Parts: sequence; structure tokens; C-alpha cells
Amino acid sequence: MAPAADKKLTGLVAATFTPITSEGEINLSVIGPYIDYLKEKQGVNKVFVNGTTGESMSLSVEERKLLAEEWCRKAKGKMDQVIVHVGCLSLKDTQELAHHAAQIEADGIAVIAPSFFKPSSADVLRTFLQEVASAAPTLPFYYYHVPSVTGVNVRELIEGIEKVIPSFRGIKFTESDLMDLGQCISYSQPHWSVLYGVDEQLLGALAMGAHGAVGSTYNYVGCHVNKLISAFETGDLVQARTIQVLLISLPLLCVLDHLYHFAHICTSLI
Ligand SMILES: CC(=O)N[C@@H]([C@@H](O)[C@H](O)[C@H](O)CO)[C@@H](O)CC(=O)C(=O)O
Repeated sequence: MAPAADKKLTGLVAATFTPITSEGEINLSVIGPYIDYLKEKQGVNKVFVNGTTGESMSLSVEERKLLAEEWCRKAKGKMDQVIVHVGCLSLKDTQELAHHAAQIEADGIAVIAPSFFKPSSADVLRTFLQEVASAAPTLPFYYYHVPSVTGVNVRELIEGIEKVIPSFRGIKFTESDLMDLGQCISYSQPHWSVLYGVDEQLLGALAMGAHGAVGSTYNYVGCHVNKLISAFETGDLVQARTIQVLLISLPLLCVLDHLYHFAHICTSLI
């Protein structure tokens, strides 16, 4: 069965943080204002929920469901796409989250490879991903490639992958090897998206043909990175490079400024 909501994923996607109260509980009340902030202040209208930035591996399945539900509910009519990362160490938990993402009408799911007992080969990983995708066959499926943690060759993995995962729609590529990225892009099909995940080298990835980017910094410097992308698209490489270099050298300042902003939203809502 082909994915129902088949809209190519491009541009900037913010990998969202998970708001937590001082008591250690997830703070769902912040998500509505968080969405408004991303849209209005950062010009970002796509999110990647429960990923690395969202510290999903440290959350329970129930907490992840509640977060995904709230993001999907509050994003309706405001965000273009909500992608829910469902990867866990357990296949059954991953399938449960994938099925849940379909029930709450997420726009897609992403799955990282298990990282403690790592898959021994691309074939083993492909089978794992296939079993996850079969729990949500109508949702666009993205493989979350982070080889430093999971250790599988992505080029080998995606060879013929649509034969076993018809809903396969691309890769979130978190790795600084631009040669590997270029090979994935040149193999990728026109309806796939290859989204880059090392924010500090986005310009290099765009030059290699990346269709967009998923990252933590787009929560607080998305407006600047949108300018970088526009400059790249209009061929103004000097401007694109200036912004990229600035973003590499100034992250701490931005983080501090915006953490203050998030803290302010959180405290005003508790
Ligand atoms: C390892 C890691 O967390 N990488 C980030 C980057 O956005 C990263 O925070 C950024 O490049 C700053 O170093 C993203 O690729 C992760 C991500 O998109 C996610 O939260 O799933």
C-alpha cells in the first residue's frame, strides 16, 4: 500500500526538544507556544519529533506517544509536516510507536537502527526496518542514518529498499562524510528526500544536492538558515558561506539567548 500523505519533505525541519517540568514530567502545555514560536520567529514549519534532540531514547513509550499526539494535534493547520521518530532498541516498541503515529495522522515516521545490539549487516537492518514499516504502511518512511551510533553502510542498505519497503521516502543523514551523502543522493529516487543532519556543514550538503535538513539548531537559528538556503538557491555563495561560518562560530550565544526564551515560555505556563 502506498503512503496516503505523499508530500516530498524538503527545506528546514526542526528536531524538537522535549519540554520537561522541574518535577521531571513531560510538559505538553509548552508545545502549542513552541509551534507558534517556530513558525512566527524562525520561519520553520516542519518538525521532527522524538529524535535525538528530543532525547527519545530516554523517554518511555507512553511519554513518546503523548508527545507525538500533542505535536500532531497542535500542529494541525500550522505546520506543514510532522515527522515522528519511532526508533527504539526493541522492535515491538518501535512497531507500536509506528502504528500509533499512523493513528494520530503524523505525516511520516523515521527510524534509527538499534544501537546497543547493532544490526550485523545491511540485510539484517533492512529486515528490521521492513517490520517497522509494515506496522504503518500508509506513512512515508525515513531511515535515520547515524553511523557513529549504529554502524551500517547506508548505500548498501538503500539498494533496492523500495522492493521491501514500498513506503520508503528517504534518509535523514547525520554523518559528516559528504562523499557518502553524495552517493546516497545520486542513488535516490525522485520521490525520496535526503535530509542532512549535521547543521554545521549544511552548505556543503546543499552543494551535494541535499533536499533539506533536520537539526537541533533550526529551533533557534532557523530564520538565518532559511536565508542561507535562499542565498544558495540564488547562487549567492558568498552570502551563504558567510551565514554558515557565522552559524558555526556563534552557536553558544544563540543557544543561551534562546534557552532563555524557552525557559521563559515554560515558566509562564507552569
Ligand atoms: C547528533 C545530533 O544530535 N545531531 C543533530 C544536529 O542537529 C546537531 O545537534 C547539530 O549539528 C549541532 O551539532 C541532529 O542531526 C539530530 C536530529 O536531527 C535529531 O534530533 O534527531
